[in-house]
Amino acid sequence: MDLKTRGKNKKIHHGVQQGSESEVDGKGKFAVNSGRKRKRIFADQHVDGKLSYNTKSKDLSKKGIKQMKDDTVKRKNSKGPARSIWVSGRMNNATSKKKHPSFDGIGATESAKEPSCKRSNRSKEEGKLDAGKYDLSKKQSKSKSDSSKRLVQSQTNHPKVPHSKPSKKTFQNKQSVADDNAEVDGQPKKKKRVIRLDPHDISNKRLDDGTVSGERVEEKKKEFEKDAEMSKNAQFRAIEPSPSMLSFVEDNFLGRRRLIELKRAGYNIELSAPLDNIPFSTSSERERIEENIFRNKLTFFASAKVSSSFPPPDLPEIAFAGRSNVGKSSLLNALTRQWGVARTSDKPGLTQTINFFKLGSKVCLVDLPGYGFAYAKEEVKDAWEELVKEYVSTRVGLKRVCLLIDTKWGMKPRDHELIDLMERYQTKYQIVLTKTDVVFPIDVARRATQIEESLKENKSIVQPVMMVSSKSGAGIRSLRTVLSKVARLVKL
Ligand SMILES: Nc1nc2c(ncn2[C@@H]2O[C@H](COP(=O)(O)OP(=O)(O)OP(=O)(O)O)[C@@H](O)[C@H]2O)c(=O)[nH]1
Ligand SMILES: [Mg+2]
Repeated sequence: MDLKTRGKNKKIHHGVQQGSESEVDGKGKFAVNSGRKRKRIFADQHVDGKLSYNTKSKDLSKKGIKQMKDDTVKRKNSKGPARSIWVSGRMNNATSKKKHPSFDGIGATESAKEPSCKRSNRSKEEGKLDAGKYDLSKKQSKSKSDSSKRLVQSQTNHPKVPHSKPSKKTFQNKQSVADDNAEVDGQPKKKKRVIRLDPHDISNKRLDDGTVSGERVEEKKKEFEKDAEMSKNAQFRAIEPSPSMLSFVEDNFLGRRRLIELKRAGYNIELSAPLDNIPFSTSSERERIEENIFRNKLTFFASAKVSSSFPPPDLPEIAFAGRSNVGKSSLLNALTRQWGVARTSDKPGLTQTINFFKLGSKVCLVDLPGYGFAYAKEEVKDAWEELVKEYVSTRVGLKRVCLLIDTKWGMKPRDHELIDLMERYQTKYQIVLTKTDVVFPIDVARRATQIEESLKENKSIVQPVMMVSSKSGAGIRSLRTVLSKVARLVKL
């Protein structure tokens, strides 16, 4: 119970206030407490100066107790519902706060004007106090209704979204109550809360409608793109590879594999590119490269930034083209098992010139700069692309272009551009899927089927699509076989 408030009330006028307290609590022992507090209060008032209630305090307190008893009896007789302590406490609090000024006006101020009040005046003053009491009870009831309003307000003030849109009238009521609140509590009006309640604020609507916001348009665009991408994925998953393709993938251990599976199959997983080996070998060492031509030493002998720097075409050339970071340089190393000769990096755009490597004295392997995404300036990338295009369209000794495609991402527009160019200049090219170790075996087969299908009308393409992984060594052997045939059959 709000004892603080009680004290305040008594400070103003003990008799009336006791009545109001008894109305709230309705307990006899309450009078004792009020008596104790009253003494302290009178002392305060005396210090304030101008009140001399000490002489009549006993009478007034008696009157107050009597009044309280009467009220208690009345309450017992009345069948009204008992008010909850919390509610009455709040109401009492509100009452006390609101009653202060009016009460001062009637009781304290009047008394101050007449500091030497006599017994004859007492009745007059008591009459005034009664009038004050009547006034108080009237204001009290008003205050109670204010408090109950505030209770409702406090419930409605929660930042919950209302179920139905509140009418303008309701809003105004709420606003007035809020204003009332601000006045009663003597605190500055909280404007933010009022703004939140404003049903005419269209900021939320704007988000919901999607008509005004530019962000919404962007969101929709992204959703649309996502849908298109999803349908691409769905199309990809719908591809059914041929049984021969599936068996090739399985036989060569293409696609993502568990090391335990490879170990069981007889591969030495301690080696780099362990699948570039003969399965079920009794030796823990790697078998020799089966194609003689790839046993030769790989030596870098020229690099060119412009076509005028190209070395003379003395040897048949096999070039490796493709987007940046697709694994061109890594494939050169894996084919020859000479890791580190062609420099590799996980940062796209490492190879920035056309690099020529001799493989013995029979063939030349050419590492081309990548196109597409790379950490380089646009004009630099354009220059590389032009150089690559010039090389594949004009180079005399070029016998085969291995066009490398990342198995996970498939063909991109720049790949198609290069294909169109090679088709135009009748340059022989073969698609090589790289990084097969990062996708599932079924997806390797799907990607190969998809590309074969899309390019089956092309004239300069050499089938089949090759599938490799420089990391695991899967499919490397098959690619060696194909490329050594190219080297053997060439006539310069
Ligand atoms: N998992 C996996 N990673 C690979 C494979 N081949 C290459 N990589 C990695 O891919 C990254 C790029 O390889 P590079 O050989 O430098 O690629 P590139 O096509 O020569 O790149 P640019 O010279 O920038 O055009 C490196 O981090 C390689 O380790 C592969 O078969 N499997
Ligand atoms: Mg490279």
